[in-house]
Amino acid sequence: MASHVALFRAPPLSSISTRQRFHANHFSIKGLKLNTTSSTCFPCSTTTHRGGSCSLVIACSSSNGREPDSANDDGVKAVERILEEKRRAALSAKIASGEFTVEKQSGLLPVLRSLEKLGVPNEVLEFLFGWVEVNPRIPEAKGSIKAIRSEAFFIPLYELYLTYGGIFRLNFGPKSFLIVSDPSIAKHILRDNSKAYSKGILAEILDFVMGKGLIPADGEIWRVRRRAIVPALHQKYVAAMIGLFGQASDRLCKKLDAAASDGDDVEMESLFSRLTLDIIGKAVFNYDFDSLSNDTGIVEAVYTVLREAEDRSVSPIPIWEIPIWKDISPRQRKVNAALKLINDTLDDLIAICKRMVDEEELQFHEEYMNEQDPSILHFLLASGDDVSSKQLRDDLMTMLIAGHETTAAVLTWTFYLLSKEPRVMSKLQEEVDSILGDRYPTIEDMKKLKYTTRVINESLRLFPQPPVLIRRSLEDDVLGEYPIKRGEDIFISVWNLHHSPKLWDDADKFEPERWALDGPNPNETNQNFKYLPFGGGPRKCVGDLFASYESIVALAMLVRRFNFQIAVGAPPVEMTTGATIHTTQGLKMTVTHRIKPPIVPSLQMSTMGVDSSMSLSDKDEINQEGQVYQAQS
Ligand code: HEM
Repeated sequence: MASHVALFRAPPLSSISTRQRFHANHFSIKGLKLNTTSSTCFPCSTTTHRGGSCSLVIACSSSNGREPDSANDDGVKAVERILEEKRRAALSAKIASGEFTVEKQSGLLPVLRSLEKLGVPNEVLEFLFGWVEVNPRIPEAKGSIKAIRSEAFFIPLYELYLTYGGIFRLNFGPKSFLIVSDPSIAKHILRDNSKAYSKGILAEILDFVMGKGLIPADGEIWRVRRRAIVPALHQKYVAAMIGLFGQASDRLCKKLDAAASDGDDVEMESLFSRLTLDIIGKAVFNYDFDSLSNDTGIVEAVYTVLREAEDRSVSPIPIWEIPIWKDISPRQRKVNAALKLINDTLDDLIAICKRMVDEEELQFHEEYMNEQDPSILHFLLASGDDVSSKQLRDDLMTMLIAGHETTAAVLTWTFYLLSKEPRVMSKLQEEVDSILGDRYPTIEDMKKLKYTTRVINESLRLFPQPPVLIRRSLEDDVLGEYPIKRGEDIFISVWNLHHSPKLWDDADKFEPERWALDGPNPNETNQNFKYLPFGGGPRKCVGDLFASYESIVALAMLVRRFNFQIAVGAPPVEMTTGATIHTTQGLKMTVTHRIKPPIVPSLQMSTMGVDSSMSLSDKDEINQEGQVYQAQS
């Protein structure tokens, strides 16, 4: 049976307030022993303007989820910032000096090393002296399972990382995990020795929904499916998708148009979730969920299953595995009914697509694409992919989930960050106005929207989706200087890598300018695994380009038409997480129309094999060159 621990739940941004931290030299996070002056904050940042320049001040709200009180004025913030910087510097120095991370080594070590050199096998040495004696020990932190249940997970991991370093062991009663926050060890696990690692706990948790789909699959099944699916996301397909992204984003603009005109606030997180569901449904299996206007049936079923997957990933006891529970629990019955509805729908779509392919005069080639139905499913069937219906369903379901919540989370946190940094928003709008004007984005624009791309790059650094990658060792290995055994559960904390003060200047600051505009697009290779927005190695995301373009198109199309601000009286924006980082209470924003930007010369619109029902906003007109002239509000 799977070992289930709360994998991902993160505390609200506020759960450990800056002020609390400065007042507590030794505190414990609900059972986790933390013997440190702990004051690291997270990007629940506020912007202040001093002397005409903008600076980002990291400020967490208080632990009850309310905004900091009035005493939290600029002066206090400045003092807190200085204290924070001092503490970080002192702690970094201690960590760098090895005070926290160096473990006592066995006095027998020199003897054992000599025996090793003489060729005495490791198993014999282990037998004689015991594993622990032979090798340097990984630093350890201890905690209680309650801490993981009630606390969010990746934030305490960050605190522990500052104390224990790039690799440490976290023990919860009998359960033990290795937490990796070191780029070279991450590279070793994800790329250099990836064959020695499986998806472990993740595969067990996701089995009910993804089966042997690409994300949880391991070994031969994964190899075969990856080889079949990757070619489906070829360049021509992604270029066609730009049109789909534009049209779906336009539907969202329509909603925002109405809200802006009526003066209604909008909850952006759920709107982004619907936008990306509509896009991924069309892109993967040519199904229009139309979730921006429709909330029942299949849409509700998808959300029921998604929530269940997330809840299972944070539940300490797998009660759903108790046989009788499955049948009597109303919740489990609802989940099963939802799964059945989605599976039946997918089966129907597969059958429809098979008929289309049969009727087609098919000439399959490398960049094959059916103009009416450019979906991944159509490609897979047309390629003659020899696959069972169950496997095909698992793959479609995997891509539906992988490509939906991730991009929605990226957009949500990007708009949150932008709302805190008007300087970045202005620069972004300036670029979008000058490159796009009022027309739909094309594939050519993706290269030109450089600052827009950097905004997404930086948002993915501050809010990586997912914040933790999960692996299990399939054989003994050596991580850094530490030998590890087969069967170790490992969390690679992308959050820690992306927030590490050792790896980044002003790590918590939202600064798209840290990525040179004319430099290469940052990725795990050119950043040497300190930046892992889409993972790395053979299991890297297959949808990275798709998702990047999707985010760029949606961002550009929204900011060129509207201004966004956190709504007055909105609940504080705090983090919680399932597979991705969610807000606890949504991202409530006030949307206002922008003054019409200048019209620039148009480019040809890319061809779109997409549903004509995806119309432009009612008030818009489209000319023959693909320009959309927005009605003045
Ligand atoms: C901004 C949006 C996205 C982010 C941040 C993201 C991130 C990731 C990451 C970090 C991984 C690696 C997981 C690991 O190593 O354990 C991954 C894998 C994967 N992603 Fe994405 N993803 C995004 C969008 C998409 C989209 C749109 C699709 C589908 C069209 C997709 C399909 C997949 C699949 C199938 C895998 C598994 C690949 C394998 O194991 O071979 N993702 N994604």
